[in-house]
Amino acid sequence: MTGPLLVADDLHLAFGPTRALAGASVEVAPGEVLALLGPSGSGKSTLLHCLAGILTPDRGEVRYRGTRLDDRSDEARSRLRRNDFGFVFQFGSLVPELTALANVALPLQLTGARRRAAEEQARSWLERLGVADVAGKRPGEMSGGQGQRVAVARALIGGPRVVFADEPTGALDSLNGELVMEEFTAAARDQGSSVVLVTHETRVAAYADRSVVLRDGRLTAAPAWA
Ligand SMILES: Nc1ncnc2c1ncn2[C@@H]1O[C@H](COP(=O)(O)OP(=O)(O)OP(=O)(O)O)[C@@H](O)[C@H]1O
Repeated sequence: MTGPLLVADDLHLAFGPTRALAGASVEVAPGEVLALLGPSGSGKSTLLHCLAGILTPDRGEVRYRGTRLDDRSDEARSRLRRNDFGFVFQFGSLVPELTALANVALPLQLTGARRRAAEEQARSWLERLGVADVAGKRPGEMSGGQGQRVAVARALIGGPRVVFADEPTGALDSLNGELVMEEFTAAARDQGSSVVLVTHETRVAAYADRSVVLRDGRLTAAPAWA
């Protein structure tokens, strides 16, 4: 496709008296890794959630593949999240009761794949991310770095067009954070997924093709090093 895959156009969103977004606009190209940077409370997570159809802006439009996303029904947005999007969050991305293998297989099973086929693919994703040895473990039995890699495998297994990641390395030390980012961005690139990444760490943003900075709910000029 030509043109942006995902567009936020002049988004405004308030939580009571707090203006989280105040005219935020951004575009994401197909296959692009985009970092959203900015100080705490600047609206990064809120913008990410609007782009992913999790939150609805009070004003402005979100367009995905040329059509509006923000005015679709809850059910249509859930379907889109299941079929087209993958998610990696800092904490709690994995289902605690399920093994790593079952967690990674879950998105395929939710879209109708048989368990055996889903688990076969899940195993190869765990291998690719270097965590095949934790296939039978539950999230509480893994290290932070292992858990994040399993979460990345789960986000990518369905071949999403867009992966949304909110502070994906926030719980990791810097070496593990870099390993996860390397594997994450390489795997996303291999299958042509776009990645929208929220971070406040410049070393994480360095893995992105482009960085934008939010301040007080809107984008400011990119930093000189980006
Ligand atoms: N559910 C909510 N209810 C009330 N206020 C909220 C809610 N979510 C966000 N906010 C407020 O909106 C503003 C933007 O929050 P947001 O989480 O988007 O910022 P952020 O840049 O991601 O911050 P951080 O880096 O600290 O995660 C903040 O002032 C925050 O307190």
